[in-house]
Parts: sequence; structure tokens; C-alpha cells
Amino acid sequence: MLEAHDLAAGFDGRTLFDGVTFALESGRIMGLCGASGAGKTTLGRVIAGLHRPSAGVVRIDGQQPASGKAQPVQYLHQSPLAAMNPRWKIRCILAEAGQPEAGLLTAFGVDAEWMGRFPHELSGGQLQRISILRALTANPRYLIADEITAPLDPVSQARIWHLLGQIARSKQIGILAISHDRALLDRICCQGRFELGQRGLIRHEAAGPVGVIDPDPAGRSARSAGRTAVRC
Ligand SMILES: Nc1ncnc2c1ncn2[C@@H]1O[C@H](COP(=O)(O)OP(=O)(O)OP(=O)(O)O)[C@@H](O)[C@H]1O
Repeated sequence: MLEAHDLAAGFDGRTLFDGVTFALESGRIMGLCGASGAGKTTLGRVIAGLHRPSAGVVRIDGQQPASGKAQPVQYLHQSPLAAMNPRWKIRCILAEAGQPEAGLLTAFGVDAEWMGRFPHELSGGQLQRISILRALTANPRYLIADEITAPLDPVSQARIWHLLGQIARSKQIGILAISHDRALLDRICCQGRFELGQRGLIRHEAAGPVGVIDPDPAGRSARSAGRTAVRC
């Protein structure tokens, strides 16, 4: 179980959000939406240990992830090109995380010929599949998928989310899916979705197909109106 407790973060003395509390179970997909600039990416980066929160804590199975060890939460960037060394060929980029499972290479439709190409020589969808493959090769417990299919056509989008749903279940990986697209989140998120509002409050919305919302998983009252946690 990944638990975020009372997280707050911002930049240059400005708080983007506070009191962010939620729980994400292994093998489930939970959605995060919100207006542009609300802090969704920042929250995703906090959870992945890439940005220090100004308050609150992230725990996995009750423990704070140790720095310097293999990160149990992998962050997937909207633009995979921005997260890859443009001078490295795909072979080297994948090798950074280890040897990808043959089954995953097949499932993601990775062509052996791509290995000798540079990142800019793949399409957006192909490159996102490489990015996901690299993240999965690091054996994460959780993935933060930040608008990962936003620039893709509906077929590529459906293909990636279908695969991620299968992988989440088979490998028991929890996924936080960040998107502006509420319809997409409703289709893919078995653990419901929540919204990061402009004033930093979280409010729960309709759960996904199999989600059940518990407004207070920690067994205590939300600290203020409109601040609500979501859990399956
Ligand atoms: N490194 C940084 N330094 C200063 N401000 C930053 C930094 N990173 C992000 N911000 C600001 O924080 C705010 C929230 O950014 P963030 O990317 O988290 O929002 P978002 O909800 O993901 O937005 P979008 O939906 O447009 O991607 C924005 O106003 C952004 O300009």
C-alpha cells in the first residue's frame, strides 16, 4: 500500500497544495485530474521522491522509501523524449534499468530494429512504450503515469492503457494515472479518481467501474471541509 499523508508542496514560498492524503493499493489504478497548473505533476514528483514536500510523508507498506536504493515508485514523464539522453540509442536507454523481460518486449511490440535508433527516431507512441518498459524493468511497486498518452491517437492510447491494466494486475503494480481527460480516467481507473483543486483541496468524485470511495481511510475526520481522501 502506498500512502500519502497530509502532503504539501510548492515553489518559491508559494504553496500549490496541502493536506493531500490518499492511499493507493498494489495492482490498482487511481486517477488524478485537476486544472492546468494545479500541481498534479508536482504531486506526482513528490510521490516518486523527485520533489521534496514542504509537509507530509509518503509511506510504502508503512515505511518511508529509503533514498539511494532502487526507487519503488517510478515516474513516467508526459514527454519521454525529455526523460531520455538524446545521444543514447534505445539499447543503452533500456539497459540503464537492466535487461527487459522478453515477454514485456513482445507485449509492448518492441521491434528489435528500434534498439539501434536514437530516441528522436521513434514515434511518440513507440517511445512512450520504451519509457514504460524501462520503468517496469526497474521492478517498481508503483508507477506515476503523468499524461503519458495525452499526445497519442486513441488507438495507441487504448493499447498502452490496456497493457498497463494487465501489467498492474499481473505484477501487482499500483498506478497513479494523471490526466486532464476525465473520461479516460473513468475508463481505466479501478480505484476511482480524485481532483487536485486550484486551492489545494482534494475532493472525491465518482469512482471508476469497481472503485469504492472511503472518504476517511485513516479513520479520522478530514481536517477541513473539501479535503477528502480516496481509497478502494
Ligand atoms: N521548478 C519549478 N519552479 C517554479 N515553479 C514551478 C516549477 N515546476 C512547476 N512550477 C509551477 O508550479 C505550478 C504547478 O505546476 P505543475 O506542473 O505541477 O501543474 P500541473 O497541474 O501538472 O499542470 P499541467 O496540467 O498544465 O501539466 C505551475 O504554476 C508551474 O509553473
